[in-house]
Amino acid sequence: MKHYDLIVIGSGPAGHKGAIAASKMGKKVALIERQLNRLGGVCLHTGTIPSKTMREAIMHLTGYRQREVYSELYRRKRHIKMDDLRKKIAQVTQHERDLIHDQLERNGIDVHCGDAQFLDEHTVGILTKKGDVDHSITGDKILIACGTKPARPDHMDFDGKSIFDTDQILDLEDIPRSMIVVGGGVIGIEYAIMFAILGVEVTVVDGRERLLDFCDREVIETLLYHARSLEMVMRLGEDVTSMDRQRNGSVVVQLESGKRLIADTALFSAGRVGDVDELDLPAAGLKTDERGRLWCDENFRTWQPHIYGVGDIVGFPALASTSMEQGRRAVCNMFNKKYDHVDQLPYGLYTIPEISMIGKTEHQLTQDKVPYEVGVARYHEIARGHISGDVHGMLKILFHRETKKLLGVHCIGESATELTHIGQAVMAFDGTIEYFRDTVFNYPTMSESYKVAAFDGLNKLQLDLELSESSYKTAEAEQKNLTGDAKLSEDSEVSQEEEAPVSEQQQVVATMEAEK
Ligand SMILES: Cc1cc2nc3c(=O)[nH]c(=O)nc-3n(C[C@H](O)[C@H](O)[C@H](O)COP(=O)(O)OP(=O)(O)OC[C@H]3O[C@@H](n4cnc5c(N)ncnc54)[C@H](O)[C@@H]3O)c2cc1C
Ligand SMILES: NC(=O)c1ccc[n+]([C@@H]2O[C@H](COP(=O)([O-])OP(=O)(O)OC[C@H]3O[C@@H](n4cnc5c(N)ncnc54)[C@H](O)[C@@H]3O)[C@@H](O)[C@H]2O)c1
Repeated sequence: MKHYDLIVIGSGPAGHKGAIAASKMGKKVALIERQLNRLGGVCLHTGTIPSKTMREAIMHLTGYRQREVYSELYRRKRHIKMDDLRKKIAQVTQHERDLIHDQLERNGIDVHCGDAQFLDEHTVGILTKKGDVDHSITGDKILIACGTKPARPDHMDFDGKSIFDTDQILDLEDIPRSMIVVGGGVIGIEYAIMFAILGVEVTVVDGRERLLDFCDREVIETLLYHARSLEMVMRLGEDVTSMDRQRNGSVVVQLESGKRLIADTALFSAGRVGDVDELDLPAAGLKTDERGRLWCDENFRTWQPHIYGVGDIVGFPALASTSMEQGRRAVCNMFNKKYDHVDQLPYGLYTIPEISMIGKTEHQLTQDKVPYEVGVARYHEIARGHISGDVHGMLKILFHRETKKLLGVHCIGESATELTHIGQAVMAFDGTIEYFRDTVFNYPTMSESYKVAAFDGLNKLQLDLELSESSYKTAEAEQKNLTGDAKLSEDSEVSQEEEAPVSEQQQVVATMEAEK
C-alpha cells in the first residue's frame, strides 16, 4: 500500500491548490478525484467557470453591451441556441482542465481516479465504478475538499428535460419560452438574468422577502430595476412545495400560499449540500451537520487533528475564490508554514449587471453606530462607462467621517468584480479616501470612478463643515442679541444684517444637498 505525506480528496479549487502547495513544500502528495475528466471540480464543470463563460457568450451573442448605442433590437446573432453557448463553455473548460492536469503532473502529484472512501483514520480506499475497493493508500495528513452538490428534495422529479437542478441546466436542449427559477440566491439570480436576456419569460420564487441581503440595498434595488426591465417576475416571500411535469412537458410549480405557476421549465437552485455520501466519514471518526457540512476550526482542522477540511464542504463563504486560499492555508497549517492573514473578503456576483463588494455595508455601519460618509460615482459621469456601453452603473465608497479610512466599496455595473480589488488593496493597507483624490488614474478607465467618488464624498464632508461653521456663527450672533445691553436695538439691526448672508449660504447648501 502506497504511503503519502498528504492525501487530498477532491480536485476542485480547494483540493487543487492545497495539493500544489504541499508539493511545493517537498511533500509526497496523492489527489483523489472521481473521474479524470472531472479534474477541476464543480467549479470547472458545472459551477463557476461554465456559468461565467455562458454569461460572457450571452453578452457577446446578444450584443447586450452595445444596445445602449445601437438600440434594444441590436443582436449579433438573432436565434441563439444552447449549442452556441456550450461551444464557448467547452473551449474554456477544456483549456482549464488541461492546465490543471499539467500542473498536477509537473508538481509530481499522484492522481488516483475513483470515489474516495475512508477505511480508517489514515487509510483511504479508491472505489471501482461498482463500489468495490480497487486499491487503498495511507496518509499522515488528509485534506477533505469534496465540495457540494445541488440540494434535491426527494419528492421532486429532476428529469433534466423540464425540471433541472443547477448541475443539469447546462445540458438544456433548447432555450425554453418560459422558466421558473426556484431560489433567488446567487446561483438562481445569475441564471435567471442570463435566461431573461436570452428572451425567456422568467419568474423567480424565493421564500425570503428580500433577495441577496448581504449586499448593499441600493445596489440590489438597482439590480431588481434591471431585472424588471427584462420583464422578470419576482415572487418573494413564497415557498415552493412541489414541482411536477405535466403530460405536455410543461411544469407546474405549487406554492405554499396555494398559487400555481406554469412554465416550460423549472430550475431548482435552493442551496447545496455536502457531497459526502461515498466518503464514509464515520470510518474516520467524523460526521457532518444536517446539510452535509463538515465542522473545522479556524485553521481548517476537523475533530481529527490530522484531517483538515476546506472549500464548500466547510460551508460559508463557499466560493471558488476563498476555497483556493483555504486549500493553501490548511496545508501551511498542517506543515507548520507561516502565512499572512488578509481577511477582507471580496464578493463578486456575475449578475447582469455584475455586482461586487468589499468591507461593510451602510446597513452594518449604521447598526454598529460608525460615523460614515458616502462617495458615489455614477458611470454616466465616467467616459469609459460611455465607451463600454454601461451608463447605469455605480461605484459607492464608504469611509469614516473622522479618520477618512475606507470602510467599504460597493459597485454595480461593467467591471464591478475587477474594480473592487482597488478598494480591497487600499483597505488592506489601512488607507484613506484621500488616496483616491490624490492619485492619478489612467484615463479613460472605469477605475477613475474611485476619484470621482472620492471627490463626491469629501465634498459632502466639506459642505457639512461649512454648514456647521455657519450655524455656529448664527448661534453666536443670536447669543449676543439675547445678552445685549442698552445698545440692544442698534446691535440687533446690525446682527440682522449679518445674519442675512448666512441664511442665504444655508439656502445654497440646502439646495445643493437637495439636488444631490
Ligand atoms: C452555478 C455556480 C456558480 C458559481 N459561481 C461562482 C463564482 O462566480 N465565483 C466563485 O468564487 N464561486 C462560484 N461558485 C462556487 C464555487 O464553484 C465553489 O465554491 C467551488 O467550486 C468549491 O470548490 P471545492 O474545491 O470546495 O469543491 P468542488 O469544486 O465542488 O470540487 C469537489 C470535487 O471533489 C470531488 N469529490 C467529491 N467526493 C469525492 C469522493 N468521495 N472521491 C473523490 N472525489 C470526490 C468531486 O467530484 C469534485 O470534483 C459557483 C457555484 C455554482 C454551483
Ligand atoms: N458569483 C458567485 O460568487 C457565486 C455564484 C453562484 C454560487 N455561488 C455560491 O454557491 C452557493 C450556493 O448558492 P445557492 O444560490 O444555491 O444557495 P443559497 O442558499 O444562497 O440560496 C438559496 C435560496 O433559495 C431559497 N429557497 C430555498 N428553498 C426554497 C423553497 N422551497 N421555495 C422558495 N425558495 C427557497 C432561499 O431562501 C435562498 O434565497 C452560494 O452561497 C455561493 O457561495 C457563488
